[in-house]
Amino acid sequence: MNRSRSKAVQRFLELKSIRENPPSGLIRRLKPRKEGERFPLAAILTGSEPLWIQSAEHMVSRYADSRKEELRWLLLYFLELSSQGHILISSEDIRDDLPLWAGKCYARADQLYDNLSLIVEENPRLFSALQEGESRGMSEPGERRPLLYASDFSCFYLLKKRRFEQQFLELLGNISGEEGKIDVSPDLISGLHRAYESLCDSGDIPISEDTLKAALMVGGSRLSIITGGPGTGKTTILAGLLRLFLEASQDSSSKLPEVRLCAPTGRAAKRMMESMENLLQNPVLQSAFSHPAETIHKVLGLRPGSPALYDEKRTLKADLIIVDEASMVDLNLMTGLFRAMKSSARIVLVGDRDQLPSVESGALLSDLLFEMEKPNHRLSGRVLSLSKVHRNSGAILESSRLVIQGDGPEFLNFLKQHEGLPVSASENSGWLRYGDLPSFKDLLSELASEFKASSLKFGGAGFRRPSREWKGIIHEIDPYFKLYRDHIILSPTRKGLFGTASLNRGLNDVLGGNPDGDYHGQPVMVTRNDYERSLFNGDRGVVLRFSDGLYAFFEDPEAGYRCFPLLLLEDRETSYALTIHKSQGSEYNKVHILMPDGSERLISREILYTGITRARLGVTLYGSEEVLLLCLSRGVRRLSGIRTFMQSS
Ligand SMILES: Nc1ncnc2c1ncn2[C@@H]1O[C@H](COP(=O)(O)OP(=O)(O)OP(=O)(O)O)[C@@H](O)[C@H]1O
Repeated sequence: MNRSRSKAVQRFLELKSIRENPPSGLIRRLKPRKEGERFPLAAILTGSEPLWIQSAEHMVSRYADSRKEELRWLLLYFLELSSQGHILISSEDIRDDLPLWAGKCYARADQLYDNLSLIVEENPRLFSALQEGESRGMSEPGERRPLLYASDFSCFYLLKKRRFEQQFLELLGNISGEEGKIDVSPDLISGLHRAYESLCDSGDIPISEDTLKAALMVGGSRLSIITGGPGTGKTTILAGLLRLFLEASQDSSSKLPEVRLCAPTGRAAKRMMESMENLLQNPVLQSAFSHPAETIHKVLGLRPGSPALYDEKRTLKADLIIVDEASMVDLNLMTGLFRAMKSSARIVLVGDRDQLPSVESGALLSDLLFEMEKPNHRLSGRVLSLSKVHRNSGAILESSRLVIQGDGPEFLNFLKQHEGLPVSASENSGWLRYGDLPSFKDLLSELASEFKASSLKFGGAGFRRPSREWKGIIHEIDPYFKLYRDHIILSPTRKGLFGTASLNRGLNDVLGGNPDGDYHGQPVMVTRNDYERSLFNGDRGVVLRFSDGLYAFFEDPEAGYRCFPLLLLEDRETSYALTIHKSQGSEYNKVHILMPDGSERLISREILYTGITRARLGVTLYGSEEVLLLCLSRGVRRLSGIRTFMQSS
């Protein structure tokens, strides 16, 4: 299909937010102009990305032997599921979903599942049976088999994902099996207890019995997990854990273990550093950290288009690797990290399985915990679960629990008690306000009233050299940052009328007077890691006007702020509104969450749970009852072979 036509159709559907439920007759109105256009046009209405539609077309033209139309729809469906992070696709699981998904746009959708075995059998170049020699078949070069069908598991894999899963399971076997056990020396145990007692006495950093438990657990195993709900102090506990571990190691050996801190995003890595501030002031303990906290990509030396710098042949020097926000680490990256660990190194995964999984493949943390938390599992001692919530309380905490339990009717009852209510007077106990989504115009003016940057006093416009001169007006810069820490707008999606792109454009128009221009007081977010300037994807800053132009300011733990001429920052966007994915790991005082109609495919309990639990003081939730009920009925499921492996190993 003509590219601009495809774009125009897509844009129309996004603006109308109707991709999930196209009105009847729309497909007929979108008449194909020439032969062969029907599939791409109809496929757009399933909400599929143009890239997946093209890939399905491509696979059919290259590998199909028969049943081409059915195969197109089946492949598009597999690509869709795969893009949603599934590693394997079980034929059992697709029985109900496949006809439902394709039924909107493909007249013979109900026959797709019934014909599955025929479609597979008649297209041997595309599918093949793994059980006929899995390793032999998979390693044959140049074989034309992008999809594998494992009849023993009754499931489909994309070949690439299957390879990663196999490698990961092998590495996991090494780390978590007999070889992964570490005999803890009595010296280390007594050292940990001694360090704990002296730290309790000093009152230097928050420390509890959990910190000691965590340090003992890490001492005794190559793989351990620290988990707990949002705001239970998972990141905060790390400083205490490391302090105990390093002080005890210092007692029992002359050499301090080398520690590497990392996270899937630059922003999460930065937060780890901030929570270590106190620890890093100790010059002796500081020497254990040869690097600051970094992204996993940076630790592995991954650059686009090149292999990792570190792998099984060239391992990392680190003795202890700590990964924060581990629920967001995808299969490929975790495999890379496990592969680059030296044989004596320990790894600690820190994260919450109920928050959002990786954007890419798998839900590793959730899969590992599912098995390891079973009381009799041989690895059950390698998990520490934190339960006391420090971030929020009251209605926020209560509602988040109802969300993750998936109890729709109970959650709606709870919301009805709060419908249209003004903010409760007792702000410190955590409030929740609920209402239907208003019109876009009304919503914009309501949201705009929360962001009154223009009313803040700013004396910097008289300065010519902001890089030197801003320190004199730091008390005038602080309120801008406080404003954007106080309020955030969250949506599950970038797209659509109530997606973040459209909201940010709308707020730019209302608050800055121009949907596309930059202006004083505008919040911005970095959208790509910039190692040279030490700015990371997800870092938020504020644009301020000086006499020679606009500058973007970012917080800096040491200097207070850093600033750059705005023109030099290419990869950035306005950030009144963020996707819930981008907000994971951050906290704000007040959160506005929009759950628009038409976002059905993107919503889940985890999305709403992650959004609500970003708030410290209050949440305003907009959405229809139907969308919220649907949201609570769906959990992010990532199908993979990992749980099966863990059960049998
Ligand atoms: N032991 C503690 N005592 C008091 N406050 C704490 C304690 N631990 C954490 N906090 C505070 O609670 C808030 C959340 O802590 P932290 O970010 O470590 O939680 P988290 O479990 O990592 O959250 P998330 O899952 O959202 O990343 C922070 O403001 C932190 O300062």
